[in-house]
Amino acid sequence: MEEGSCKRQCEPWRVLEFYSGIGGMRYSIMKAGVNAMIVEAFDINDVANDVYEYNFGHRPCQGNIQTLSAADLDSYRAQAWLLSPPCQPYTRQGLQKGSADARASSFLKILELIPKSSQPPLMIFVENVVGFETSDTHSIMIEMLAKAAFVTQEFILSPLQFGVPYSRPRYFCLAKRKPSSFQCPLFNNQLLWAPGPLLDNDANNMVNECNQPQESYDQWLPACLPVENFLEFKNPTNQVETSSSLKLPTIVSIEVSEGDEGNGSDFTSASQYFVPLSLIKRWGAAMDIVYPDSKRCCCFTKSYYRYVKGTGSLLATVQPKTESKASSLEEQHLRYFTPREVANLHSFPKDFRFPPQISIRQRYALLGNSLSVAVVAPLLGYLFAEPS
Ligand SMILES: C[S@@+](CC[C@H](N)C(=O)[O-])C[C@H]1O[C@@H](n2cnc3c(N)ncnc32)[C@H](O)[C@@H]1O
Repeated sequence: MEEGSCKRQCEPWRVLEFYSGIGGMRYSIMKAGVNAMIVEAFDINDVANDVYEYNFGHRPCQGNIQTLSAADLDSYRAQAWLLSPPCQPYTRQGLQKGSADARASSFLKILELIPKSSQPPLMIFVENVVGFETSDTHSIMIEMLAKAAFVTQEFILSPLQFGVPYSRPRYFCLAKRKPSSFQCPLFNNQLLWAPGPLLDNDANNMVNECNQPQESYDQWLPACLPVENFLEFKNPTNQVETSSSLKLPTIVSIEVSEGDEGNGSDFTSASQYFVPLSLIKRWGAAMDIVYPDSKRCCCFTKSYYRYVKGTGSLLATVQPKTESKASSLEEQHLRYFTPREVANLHSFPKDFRFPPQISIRQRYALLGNSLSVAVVAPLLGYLFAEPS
């Protein structure tokens, strides 16, 4: 019998979650419906660990992943490793130092443990930013995985390809140790740009579609839900306004009433989400503004709310008759998406909560580091599936 096949039928897969943050990987494996248990999670950030513990009732192992030994990992008898290492060494905004960046070292150290382990994993899943696939860390990873008898399939996918109006393309590596194999071995050792093999289609028809880098995601937009579906508070003045008849938005209708704090809302005061006029005047031209009926918003980074330029979209709470600059930004009463709304766009479940002591900035920072469950769940479903 193939190694692991009885485990799959009789017991849940034993999974380690490295760089666990607020648990995006854990939510994704739950959403995928994989029969799996997270036997341990690891993260150095105590604020992230507070959030993780609050939601899952288990505090991740707090410390530097770099200090883990092969014997430590063997003790968990895990069959799968899920890893979302720091992305700063590979981001376009960063210095792109790759493996020369100290923040890359813990990931390389973990990979080095694979051949030293007496029980290496059968499956590995890695998430990172676009740019990782051309880094030297990527070359080292692929070489190490090949040496350890893993076959890989790689993807660059965005939530826009899964009906979510959210542009967040990310790199993913799925690896299975031989003799385990993928459901569509046709895509072994390839980088794919479309979710073809994750869908229940004939693989041969998907080859061309998947192998082409996406020049634009526009073709996916018609199938996306509008941004409105992800808002915790619908716009008070969502009706069309002309600038001459423009009223102030009814701010009171997006305030939480007393006692609503526990319902998952992150609103403590509506006013803190409106973008100050001084910022609109200074940075208005550089802001990405979306409307409730928009089918796309920009990636929320960990600096959202601290900076307005390039950190994520802002929502117009007063929708102009035409979406032209004729209606000035000031009249559109721009507000930030709330942390709950960012979590919705990350497809986190409704019962996900932040502990009350976590500040708004910390919430955005943690969410900005996290991932799209809508994308990762089908990838994990595909990774854990056995070929029929
Ligand atoms: C890209 S985020 C991953 C977030 C996670 N996937 C989620 O859903 O929230 C990287 C995480 O790795 C943690 N981290 C970075 N370097 C680490 C290290 N050397 N040891 C342990 N954790 C580390 C950070 O605290 C951060 O939470």
